[in-house]
Amino acid sequence: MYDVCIIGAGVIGSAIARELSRYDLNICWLEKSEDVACGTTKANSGIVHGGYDAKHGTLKGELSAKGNSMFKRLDKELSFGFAEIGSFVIGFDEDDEKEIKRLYENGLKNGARGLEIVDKEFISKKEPYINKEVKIGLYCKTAGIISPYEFAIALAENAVENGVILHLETEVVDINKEEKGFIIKTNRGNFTSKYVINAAGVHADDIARMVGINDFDITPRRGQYLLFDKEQGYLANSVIFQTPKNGTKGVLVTKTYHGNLLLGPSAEYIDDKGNIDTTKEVLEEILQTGKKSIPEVDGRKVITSFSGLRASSKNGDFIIEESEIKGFINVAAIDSPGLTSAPAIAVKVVDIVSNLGLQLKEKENFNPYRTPINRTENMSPEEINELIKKDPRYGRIICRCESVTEGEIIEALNRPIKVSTIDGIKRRVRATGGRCQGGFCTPRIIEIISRELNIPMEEIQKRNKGSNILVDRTKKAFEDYKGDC
Ligand SMILES: O=P(O)(O)OC[C@H](O)CO
Repeated sequence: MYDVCIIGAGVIGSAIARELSRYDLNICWLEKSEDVACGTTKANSGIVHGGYDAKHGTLKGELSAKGNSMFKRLDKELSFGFAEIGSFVIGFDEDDEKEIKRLYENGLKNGARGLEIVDKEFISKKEPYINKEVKIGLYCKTAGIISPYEFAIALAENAVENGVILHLETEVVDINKEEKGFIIKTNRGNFTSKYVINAAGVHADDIARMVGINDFDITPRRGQYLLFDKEQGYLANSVIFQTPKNGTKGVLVTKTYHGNLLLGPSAEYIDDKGNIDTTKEVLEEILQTGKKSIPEVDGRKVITSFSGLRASSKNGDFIIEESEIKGFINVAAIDSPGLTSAPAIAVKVVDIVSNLGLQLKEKENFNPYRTPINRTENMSPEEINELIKKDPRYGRIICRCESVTEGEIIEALNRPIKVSTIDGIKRRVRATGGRCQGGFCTPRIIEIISRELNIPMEEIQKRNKGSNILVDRTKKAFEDYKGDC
């Protein structure tokens, strides 16, 4: 029997797995997708918020401010990449000014650091392309940006290296509460565990219902985004929000960790937990709203659009508690600022299981550090030469847009969490994530995956089962064709 079973390998499950991996415990971790970070985590703003926005007295208020303060240390340990670029909430009129002052006071109560109310000159100096009509702003020096899935992958890899047993493509179908723990039934057999931590994102209510908990519902709140070419990245030096209205922080304009420009998200309540469509009307609205912050944003420079689903609940706050079923802990309704709060949520969950009686003995050999993949893009020519001398595959560029070599792709295939999809490679080394969105490098990547993992090319998937790009050899299909041409 396992001590703990974590359900869900998004950023929240990953942070919890990593935090629990400090202790001498048997932990199993179940994820229905083919990789970690495949739900909400892979499609959001990637912002480490300052912690001023969520209402004081809520879990969101407390944990976002705490989470923010943990990122520098985490990045030192896990090398996922965090840039403390600061954020602005900008205001155009008196109503905005009132709201900005309220946010400032709220932030101080939450314990947010680096807050300052600033004038137009201050904003324009930091953000030369800001709308000239801006009057006032709330500046938060400690806000920053990360790549959300690279953060989750780093946490997850470190958890696995420290002994957590991750089962991908393992979908929980039912859970039985027994006297000594739980039987968790999956498509790959049963798991037994003393404690269950439900971190299943938009499906957390479905998982909770399996043990008879019906007191919360998760309603997906879709956020659509526009991602721009890196050539537009110069337009924003920090994360730029407009003054929040209607219960959403609204459309932000930011540089991403890798230097693209990002606009979004929308905030649309929808019924279908699988609906990550983008729509022309909403994307147009996002573009126009973004232009109110930075008028020079050029809609012709969009390289892709995408959407993600926030796991929202009616009461508006995170649900992090032991449920009425002893030993079953819900970590649910983690919408924004969930990414920021993830490290602090994980610490809180460890406290909960400890208070419930789980013995936490620190492991002597816990290793908080993770070796990142060699990224030639960040190396000097001398360093790249050294690497090529050791392994010439680092001299062969596969993805020209993001400058990714064959050596890096091979490394991505040989990490503590094994992946074999094209998107799995993208989330680890960025190949296919650039200007051409994989138009040129996808065939080369398919060849590399096929050769390295000994999988026929037709079986290589883009993201999950059924998303294979190749179906047959063109010439062979032609030869096999018996009809008239
Ligand atoms: O609309 P919100 O308040 O959920 O905010 C979304 C943020 O941009 C996420 O970082």
